[in-house]
Amino acid sequence: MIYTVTLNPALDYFVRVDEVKIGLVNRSAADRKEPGGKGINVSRVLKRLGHHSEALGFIGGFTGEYVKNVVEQEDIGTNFTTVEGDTRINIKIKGHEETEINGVSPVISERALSRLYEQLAALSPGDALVLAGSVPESLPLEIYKTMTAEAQAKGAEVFVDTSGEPLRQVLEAKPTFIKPNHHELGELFDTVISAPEQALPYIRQLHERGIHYVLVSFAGKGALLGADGQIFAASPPKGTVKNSVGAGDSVVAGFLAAQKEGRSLKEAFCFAVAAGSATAFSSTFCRLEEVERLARTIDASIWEG
Ligand SMILES: Nc1ncnc2c1ncn2[C@@H]1O[C@H](COP(=O)(O)OP(=O)(O)OP(=O)(O)O)[C@@H](O)[C@H]1O
Ligand SMILES: O=P(O)(O)OC[C@@]1(O)O[C@H](CO)[C@@H](O)[C@@H]1O
Repeated sequence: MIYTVTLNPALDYFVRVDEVKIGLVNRSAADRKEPGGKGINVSRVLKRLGHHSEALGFIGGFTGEYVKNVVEQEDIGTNFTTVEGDTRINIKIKGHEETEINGVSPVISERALSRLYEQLAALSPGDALVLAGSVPESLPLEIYKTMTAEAQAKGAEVFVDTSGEPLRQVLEAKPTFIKPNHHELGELFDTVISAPEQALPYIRQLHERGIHYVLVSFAGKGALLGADGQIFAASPPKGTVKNSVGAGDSVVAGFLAAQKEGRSLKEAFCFAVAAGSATAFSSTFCRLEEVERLARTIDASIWEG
């Protein structure tokens, strides 16, 4: 079974404002609401790719109810823990550029946290656990490290997509897979990485430190994958970007789905990049047929190893 954990879910509120005028009243041309948070997005994309998962994490208030209802209507398993306070609202403004304002998490109580650890204690070999997104302020920054160790002790594989200090800390537990984007990888090594070639020594280092799959995404410049002593590079397909929110989550879901289907490493990597691009090219998330179509156009070459 695949479990996704979203410690900090959101109601994503998308607004189209052709030109944002700071200090004035702006009126949106269109808007829409979606359940959000990285783990929840991974579950939603997995569903579109034909894989069932169960979404765990903390939700609260009317916004939390909305998130849970929509996810359940999509026939995705949920076992959320309810907290006091409202799940945050994250504002995604689509104008000439994309601007995001992510809200503040409700406080997570000791009791709610214990319930999540009880869920991890029930994992078993063959399970995959996805830990994705930011860590609420009321929780310790090393929480992903602790959760990874708990899950591994039960024989589960752990896939992590986070940034900053939680990413730095979780590396000590050697999760199976990480997917920083190039900004996040740069932040980790206190440097700036803007081109794929610059990421090679850092991917090598992480892989040698025991992270089996290190997938670094470069938005429109594609992605690199360090795995099995090799580094693969893939250029993304060309297309018109409609919405990049969730593109990274689609890469994680795509890689996991392809792995579960027993595809080769190279195929899984191309499928993951295709899922990211298919999401970027659509107004919501990717569809399986489009991912398969794009995956056939992507070639992953070996840069090292
Ligand atoms: N302009 C683009 N053209 C083609 N593919 C794209 C483009 N932007 C993103 N993608 C696809 O999405 C993947 C992930 O993008 P990105 O590196 O922006 O991830 P991210 O920063 O984690 O995304 P997000 O946080 O917005 O979900 C890329 O590897 C690529 O496959
Ligand atoms: O604030 P975090 O947890 O880092 O990111 C949350 C978020 O921006 O990530 C998803 C897209 O990847 C959105 O659905 C959500 O709003």
